[in-house]
Amino acid sequence: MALPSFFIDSIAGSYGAAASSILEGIAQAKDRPVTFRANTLKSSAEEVAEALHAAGIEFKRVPWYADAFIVPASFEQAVWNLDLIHDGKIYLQSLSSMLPPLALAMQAGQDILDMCAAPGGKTTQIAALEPQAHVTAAEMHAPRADKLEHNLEKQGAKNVQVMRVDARELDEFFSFDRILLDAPCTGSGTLIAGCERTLKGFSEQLLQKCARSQRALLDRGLTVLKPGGYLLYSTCSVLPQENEDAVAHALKKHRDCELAALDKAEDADGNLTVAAPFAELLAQHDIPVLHNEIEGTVTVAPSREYEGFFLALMTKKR
Ligand SMILES: C[S@@+](CC[C@H](N)C(=O)[O-])C[C@H]1O[C@@H](n2cnc3c(N)ncnc32)[C@H](O)[C@@H]1O
Repeated sequence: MALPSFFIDSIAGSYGAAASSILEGIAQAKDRPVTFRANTLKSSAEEVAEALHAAGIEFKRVPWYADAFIVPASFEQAVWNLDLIHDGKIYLQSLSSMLPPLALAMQAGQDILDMCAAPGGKTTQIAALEPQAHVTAAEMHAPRADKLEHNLEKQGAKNVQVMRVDARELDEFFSFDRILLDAPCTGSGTLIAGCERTLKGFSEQLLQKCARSQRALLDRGLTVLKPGGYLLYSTCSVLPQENEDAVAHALKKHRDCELAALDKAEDADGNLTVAAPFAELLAQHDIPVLHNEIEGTVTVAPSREYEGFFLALMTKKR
């Protein structure tokens, strides 16, 4: 099954010559390695490394995240056979999808909302990164909320409360210091050339449906953000209609909110920004970032190791 023409046209229009690197990444994705995170609530990166050695599984560490591991695809079954996975000591997660919780700049004691949480990859990562925060995880689809609860239990994430709600209708009475909006999307960043499963349902109609939902979720997210708080918007898509366009639309409506650049460690006065650790991570490591229409937001190009992904950080003025 070929990539649909609306996708090819959209990326050619947005990225120009760099669109070819997206197509190359989609072709290379069939050899993508297995990646996972040591769950520090139940284990440690050292324990995981020892277990991999003992099982004869080859691995690499991820230079920008001490808890993350990369294993060649040929060892996938061996990873599934590990006790570590059944004991909730590791969580299989793409490298790109480990980025949003790292960009959220959380602190102990904060109220954190994960608006679209199931199956819980990022919620459990948030819980592991900041066990002293109060996390609310919203999910509107019941079977997926069940899966989320199961994963939270398995991963030992005790500081998370699940809300079975449509996050577009969250009561305006709520307010949060940090919000992760990992929005439902077309998944264009996860396409794999020749893999029908990833192309199934990928259509212009789906894009329009996702774009509507993303705008409504962003609108409510920025509404329930505390003044001085930060919202991280992410998708596993490289289509600007789901990414930069959604951010621009939200900021046009929410004049009390503004973009916080993910690639700037210092503000105009030379003070460290809240995104400083993430900006340093981006500057120091070889993550395949594409230039996009809004400076300070990040589009990760699909590649052999990375899924295509988008991240934007916004803040509400005090
Ligand atoms: C991209 S997935 C989230 C993946 C998750 N953040 C993770 O890292 O495991 C989007 C999720 O949002 C849920 N969802 C979609 N629309 C929603 C809404 N309006 N309110 C709450 N959840 C929603 C979907 O059911 C799906 O589970």
